[in-house]
Amino acid sequence: MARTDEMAGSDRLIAAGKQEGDDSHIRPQRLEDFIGQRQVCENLSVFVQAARARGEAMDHVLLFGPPGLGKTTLAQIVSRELGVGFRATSGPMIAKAGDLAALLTNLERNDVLFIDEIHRLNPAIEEVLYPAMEDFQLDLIIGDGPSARSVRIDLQPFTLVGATTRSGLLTTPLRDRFGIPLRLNFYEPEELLAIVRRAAAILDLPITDDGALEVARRSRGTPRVAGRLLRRVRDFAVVAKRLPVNAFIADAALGRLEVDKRGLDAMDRRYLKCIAENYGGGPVGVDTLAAALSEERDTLEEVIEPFLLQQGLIQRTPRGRMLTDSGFGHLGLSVPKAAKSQLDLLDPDQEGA
Ligand SMILES: Nc1ncnc2c1ncn2[C@@H]1O[C@H](COP(=O)(O)OP(=O)(O)OP(=O)(O)O)[C@@H](O)[C@H]1O
Ligand SMILES: [Mg+2]
Repeated sequence: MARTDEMAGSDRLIAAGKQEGDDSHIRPQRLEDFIGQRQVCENLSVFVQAARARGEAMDHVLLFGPPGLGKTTLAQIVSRELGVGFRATSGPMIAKAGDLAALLTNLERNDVLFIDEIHRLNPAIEEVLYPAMEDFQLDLIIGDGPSARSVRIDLQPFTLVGATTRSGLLTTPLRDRFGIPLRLNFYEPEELLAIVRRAAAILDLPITDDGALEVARRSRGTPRVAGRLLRRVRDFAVVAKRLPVNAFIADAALGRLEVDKRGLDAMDRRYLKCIAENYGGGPVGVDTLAAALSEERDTLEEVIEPFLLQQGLIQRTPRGRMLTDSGFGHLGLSVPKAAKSQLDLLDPDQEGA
């Protein structure tokens, strides 16, 4: 893959995007192989069993959370556990109501229809989706002008699984039609350790416990990143003829990839530095930051910020983003006086904007 711009949010090594490689063979296939997200998996398991027992379609599921945490994987697992067919599409791919109608009318009884990036569905198409989700019926207008007529088509019952990185962008009527909303969270280091071990076994890569832990700790809480870092570490280890991979070789490889001890990459640090150095620690609005970093606002909000927030390195306030004390600490900077008084003024109840 050509890397023209390592820094670009969509193309950086750690980007939780999906450009690289086919990792279909390391995707867990069953609920029992899916590591972490315990609560989500336990709930899903109950709903799957209940639906199977009734012989009915399972209620619609909305999966939301940052990229690379396993939304697509879980959607596939759900259809496999239900023992039904799986069809996948994504919000931006459905351009016309007719596209959606074609998808829906081709579903077999109780199938899973997966719509990725469902927050990017066109509003006119959402309207068509509502009755389909609620009553398994399609209302279509055929023709136009005086000869236009509306037809109603009965559909097979189906389960819609929607995935989004931005549940806040879904319209309320759409969100309300999902009976099973499930939030995916960043993974704990022990869970990532298990994921790294599993992936190494599938890749036939010898790795020591401390080697696997080093990769896990630096994976930004994200299984997709864990898989990607593991493959890069493998490249270094194989070329250097240093197998099994231990903590030393993993650390050396990850250092060369500019992934720091906490799993932050060059782009994360550029983001933090920009707030620290150009805006005295903030607050600074996200649009200003996006312009200063030449990044899309969406990339900042969907890919970069969630992990930094979860790590407590930044805070979102009504007046913009601010670096926290640990944010300054991570950059090896001391907290400037002005920033300190800003942080002290912060009313935690006001956060969120
Ligand atoms: N719980 C898990 N255990 C093991 N591997 C996992 C787990 N979750 C995800 N993975 C792996 O991480 C990778 C990314 O998962 P997936 O494509 O499902 O993420 P996603 O949430 O759909 O991301 P996006 O929002 O970018 O579409 C896959 O290769 C998958 O094998
Ligand atoms: Mg996905």
